[in-house]
Amino acid sequence: MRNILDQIVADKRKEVHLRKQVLLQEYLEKSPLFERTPIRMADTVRASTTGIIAEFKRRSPSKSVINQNANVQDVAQGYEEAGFGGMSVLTDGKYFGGSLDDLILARASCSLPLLRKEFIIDEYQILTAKAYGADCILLIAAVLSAEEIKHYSAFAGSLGLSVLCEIHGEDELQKTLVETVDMIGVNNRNLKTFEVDIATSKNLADQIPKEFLKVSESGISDPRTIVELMPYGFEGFLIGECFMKEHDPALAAFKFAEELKTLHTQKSIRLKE
Ligand SMILES: O=C(O)c1ccccc1NCC(=O)[C@H](O)[C@H](O)COP(=O)(O)O
Repeated sequence: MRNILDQIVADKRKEVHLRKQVLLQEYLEKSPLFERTPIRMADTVRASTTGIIAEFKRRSPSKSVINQNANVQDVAQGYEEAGFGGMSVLTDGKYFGGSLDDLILARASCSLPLLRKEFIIDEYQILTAKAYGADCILLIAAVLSAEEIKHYSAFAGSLGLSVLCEIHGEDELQKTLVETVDMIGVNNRNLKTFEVDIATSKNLADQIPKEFLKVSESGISDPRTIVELMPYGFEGFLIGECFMKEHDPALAAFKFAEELKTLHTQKSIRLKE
């Protein structure tokens, strides 16, 4: 039986084939944003008070509609004001309701580094990421070979883009251990059952070498989970639905960041006592 990733990737191959004919690679390279120097997301995540990479997603295969009315510009500004370390923008239309317009509008609305959240299977999508203002791309180990991860991460690096490589298990981790990958994200969501389990991050943490920034992805809806994951070495936390399901995602992000700050303060007081 095909899982959801197989389905998404099969559709993505057709989409990229069409897009390449409509917008030639040479035009992507003429985008004014192609000249922009990308921000290194690992640096801003480390420097932020929260470690949060907050996502803009309208729908998902696991939750169906999350927020069809959210305005990407308001949300991008809200995420920046909340003190987050980066923003993730879904650009897949069919399954997540996203678009490249969302990416470029987010770019125009905040100075956070932007992750193009896409199912990358072709260099063309990496060039597109750069042309539309992204700072970072996602590579999903479940759908790429070790050779492809090496090749696409080196290609992204040659454009100045950072690379977040996503894994679900130990077998996938081995494919991602190349120096052109900056961050390794453990996805807590099982993409066959859609079940979310934070233990996935905890169980893999020790095996991720120190040179990669560790990111825990999916299913985080409580600031206490961040505090719980930090002793395992996680410095980045990718959070989408928790903010996007609210009528005002920017306000939800602000409240979450305030709660997290309070927890950090309480923890440091306890450590001093
Ligand atoms: O979210 C899904 O249903 C999904 C299904 C298939 C492939 C990817 C999927 N999600 C992408 C993500 O990685 C999440 O959007 C991201 O980690 C944020 O997760 P959450 O905080 O649970 O929205």
